Amino acid sequence: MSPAAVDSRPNTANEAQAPARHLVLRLLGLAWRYRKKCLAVVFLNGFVAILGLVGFQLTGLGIDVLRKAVDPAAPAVRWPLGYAPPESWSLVAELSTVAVMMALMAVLSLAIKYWAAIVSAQLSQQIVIQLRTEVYDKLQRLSFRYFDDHDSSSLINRVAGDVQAIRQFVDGVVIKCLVVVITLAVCIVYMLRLNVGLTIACLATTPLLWWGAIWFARVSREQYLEASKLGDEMVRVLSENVQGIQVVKGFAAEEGQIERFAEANRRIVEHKFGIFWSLSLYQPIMGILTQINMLVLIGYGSYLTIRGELPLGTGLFVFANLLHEFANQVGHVTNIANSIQSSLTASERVFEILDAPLEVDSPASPQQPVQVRGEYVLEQVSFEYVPGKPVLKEINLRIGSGQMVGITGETGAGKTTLLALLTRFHDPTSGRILLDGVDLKAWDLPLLRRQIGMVFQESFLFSNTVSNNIAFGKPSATLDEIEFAARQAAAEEFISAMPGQYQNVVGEYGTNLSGGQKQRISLARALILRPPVLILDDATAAVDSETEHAIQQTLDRLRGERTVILVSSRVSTLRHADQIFVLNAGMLAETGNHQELMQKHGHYFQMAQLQAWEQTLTEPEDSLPEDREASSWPSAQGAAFPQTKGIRNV
Ligand SMILES: Nc1ncnc2c1ncn2[C@@H]1O[C@H](COP(=O)(O)OP(=O)(O)OP(=O)(O)O)[C@@H](O)[C@H]1O
Repeated sequence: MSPAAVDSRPNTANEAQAPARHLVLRLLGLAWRYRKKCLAVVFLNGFVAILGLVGFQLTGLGIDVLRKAVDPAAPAVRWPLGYAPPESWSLVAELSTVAVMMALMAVLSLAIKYWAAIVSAQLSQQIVIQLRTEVYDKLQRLSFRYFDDHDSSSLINRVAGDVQAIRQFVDGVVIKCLVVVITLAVCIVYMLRLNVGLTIACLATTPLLWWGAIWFARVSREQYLEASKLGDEMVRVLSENVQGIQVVKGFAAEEGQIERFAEANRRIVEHKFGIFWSLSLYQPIMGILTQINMLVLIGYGSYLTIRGELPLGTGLFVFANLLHEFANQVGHVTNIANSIQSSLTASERVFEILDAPLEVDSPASPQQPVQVRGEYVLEQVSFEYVPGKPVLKEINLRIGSGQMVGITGETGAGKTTLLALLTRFHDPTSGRILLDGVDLKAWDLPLLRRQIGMVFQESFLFSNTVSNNIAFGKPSATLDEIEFAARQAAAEEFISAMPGQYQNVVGEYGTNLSGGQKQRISLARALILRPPVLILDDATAAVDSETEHAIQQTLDRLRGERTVILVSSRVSTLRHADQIFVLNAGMLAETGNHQELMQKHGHYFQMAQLQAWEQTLTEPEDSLPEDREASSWPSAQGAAFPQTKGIRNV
């Protein structure tokens, strides 16, 4: 299989293109939010354009003054607004006056350009920051299912890159369009004032210029959409490789991965070249059309000047400059068309996030239990990730307030999924879950989550100090509280041995810590919240038995005070639980405490047997677990619960 084939993942987000008109209207709505600054930028740029035209006029005036001095038979100089200097003025005085006016215009134009650039930069930053915050805010509230369906690289690209492209719609399309329209209007009015016939003759090719811009816009839209997808793909390959560097190196797969990245890069370059090709074809064609206008001017304009119908400086020269400016502005249309396409593509991807329904959200009028005790009741709970493929089937169970319960079962039985429902990361497909008598769907979502301390299967830490990681859910925590939580999580010893202790900075994703150390910091992060419910998804899988024992003692102390729900495959952890729920293929197969389940001789019994047998192979006789009496050589089905765990977060 080629690397490209391996990488190709459908991106459902971009499958259906939103109608362009709808997107344009939404983008205009966005621009409207910043109307004051937009208008300021348009006004300032328009003013600069007008000053430019006045500059042409003054240069033309200088030419006419000079021409009259050289050739007294030449037509009279047309001073602006009829303000001719006194007859007594010398040629030098007249030319100096014109030069001073030109210099003043240039300085004024420079100052306004500077002002326009500042306002424009402020506007761009404001749009990007606000839009990025909105998208990020929405991403924080979207459900896990949304993240399951979308590449993380694509989402990162949208927040980082596409938001910039949308900003371009405001400053590169709306503002630029208005500036172009104003400048073109001023040019046309000026040209018409100079000579109507010459104006019509010179602008005859303009409809072709517009048609070209529309053609380019159509062709390039598809290309930009594809370019964004390829960009996502490249970022995905890169981020997977950075995150999975251990696997890559461990399997000596560097060569293959370099090739994979090069392939993703090559596809982008090839595609961008296609866009560049359209653009390169379009721009020279437009250039030729504007050159035709100049040819008309030189032919017909010179004829009019020779006949004395058009002054040389304030007529032909100004006209040539106006025409040049006109062509310049029409040239901007290509860039505008280009910006429209890239911002339409980007907006489609960003609006897709902003419009995504919140699958899991707080109700309009949330209910709150009288007292949070941590009692869960599950009634006929079923759940499907993929419609028609149930992962949990009609689960009925009750977890009493202050109980310590264990959830176990073979890998893929649905344990993590069950925890995800208890924390309302997902809603059940059918049935309901009550916490302290209130349906989880009726709880205010942030309030619900604040009742639960979670230790995930995968211990994710932030690149920050140990103390900030522990205090993540309670930034106001004191150092005493942080140290106490660390002690409870059996993490104090190794933290104290670190160079900076609690101020030691954890590497990205906790790379400079062992798996067991990360788990203990994650546990401290949950314990510091002192939540009524503590949920641990295989939180002791990576610690040695001594540390497990210390953590177990902490959990035992919490019994009665807090509800503790722990997923584990270790009998040594589960045996202390008040109740153990055994899942099998998404169904609740067994319920009871350790002794009761051992007597049932079912799934749990087999798991205990297998683990006891494994221990006999690794430990001396006198250190065997208490329920050694239950262990004998495993039965044929004894390997029902392998202890290996998939590393995946909910
Ligand atoms: N996001 C998801 N989308 C689709 N299927 C999923 C998703 N997450 C889990 N599953 C599937 O749901 C089933 C239950 O997974 P779950 O993670 O709950 O099992 P588990 O009992 O916790 O397994 P393990 O002990 O290996 O962690 C598995 O078949 C898994 O492939």
